[in-house]
Parts: sequence; C-alpha cells; structure tokens
Amino acid sequence: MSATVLLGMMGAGKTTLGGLLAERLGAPYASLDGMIAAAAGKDIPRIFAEDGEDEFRRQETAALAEILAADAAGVIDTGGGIVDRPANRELLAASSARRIYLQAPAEILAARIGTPEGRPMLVEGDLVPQLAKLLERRDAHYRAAATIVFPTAEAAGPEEAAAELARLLQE
Ligand SMILES: Nc1ncnc2c1ncn2[C@@H]1O[C@H](COP(=O)(O)OP(=O)(O)OP(=O)(O)O)[C@@H](O)[C@H]1O
Ligand SMILES: O=C(O)C1=C[C@@H](O)[C@@H](O)[C@H](O)C1
Ligand SMILES: [Mg+2]
Repeated sequence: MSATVLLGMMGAGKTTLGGLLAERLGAPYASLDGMIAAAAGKDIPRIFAEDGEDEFRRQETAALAEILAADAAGVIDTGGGIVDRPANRELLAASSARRIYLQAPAEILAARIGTPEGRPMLVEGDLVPQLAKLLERRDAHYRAAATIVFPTAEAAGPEEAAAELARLLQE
C-alpha cells in the first residue's frame, strides 16, 4: 500500500481524520508539522517568530521530500501551506502517494479553528476573510495535487468522514 497524504487548510480535519484513518487502515500516522518541530527543537510559532516563514517553508520542503522518499505505507498529515511552494507541488505530483484534499469553506474552517492563537498565518479579528484569502490562493493547488477531493463539511462528523474515506481508499 502506498502512503496517503492529507492536504487542506487549517481546520480541514487533517489531524483528526489522519489519526482515525491510520487506525482504520492499520497504518502509521505522521505529522509533517510535528516532524519539523521535532527536528528544530521548537514549536512552529517559534520557528516563524525566530527564523521567519521562508525558513519554515524550507524545512517543510525538506520534511516532505524525506517522508515521500521513504515511500512507507502510512498516513501523512501535512501543513496547510504545503501547496504554496512550487517545489512541494512538484514533489507531491511526482509521488505515488494517494493524496486527499480535505475541503471545507472558510466559514466552517473559521468555526473549527476558533482562535488565531498559535497560528502564525492568522491574526486577531474575523478569521473568515483571512481564511477565504488563503483558500483563494490555495484551493486550485490542493485540487491539482489531489487524487481525491473530499468535502468534510458534508460528513456528519469525524468518525463518519474517516469511515467514508477508508471506503474510498479501498475502492
Ligand atoms: N469531518 C468533520 N466534521 C466535523 N468536525 C470536524 C471534522 N473534521 C475535523 N473536525 C473538527 O475540526 C477541528 C479541526 O480539525 P483538525 O485539528 O483535525 O484540523 P487540521 O486540518 O489538522 O488543522 P490544523 O492542523 O491547522 O489545526 C477539530 O475540532 C475537529 O474535531
Ligand atoms: O496554513 C499554513 O500556512 C500553516 C499551517 C500549519 O499547519 C503550519 O504548517 C503553519 O502554521 C503554517
Ligand atoms: Mg492538524
């Protein structure tokens, strides 16, 4: 079985569904944000604050290249900005991994996220227009990178969404 890469915005459900899906598939779960933080020895807000977004994006590309090259059967939870860099889009397109875009509108993402705290791409204030702007830039890239587009706003909840996703992957 090839790897399954989860793509999508902050609040799309990558971590929640990634864990549930990995359980259902009996496969390991890995978080790219987690790998980056572990390698840097500090959390992502601190990487952004101390080293800048460009440095974070460089580390993100290195982590993506490493995990895709390992070609292990597992569920990979990516950061929301993974499609911003052309190098990452190329790595994704060239990989044999199944790639799932967890899609949801800005209003639902904002409700799930709640607060911008700990999220360096967001600032205080209404999150809906901020997320809409990021989505406007990223949505077409997520779709182009994905082998499956999966709307999460329509599922009754994470358990139901994970069951449906597992079914789609076994088709
Ligand atoms: N299909 C779903 N239906 C309803 N709520 C969901 C669904 N998927 C996730 N959620 C809820 O949305 C919130 C955000 O989900 P999650 O943390 O998995 O998103 P994420 O894509 O990993 O985003 P980030 O890593 O940026 O926080 C959680 O509270 C989760 O329970
Ligand atoms: O949407 C984004 O650009 C980000 C999402 C998070 O998962 C982290 O990767 C980081 O905070 C950047
Ligand atoms: Mg997450």
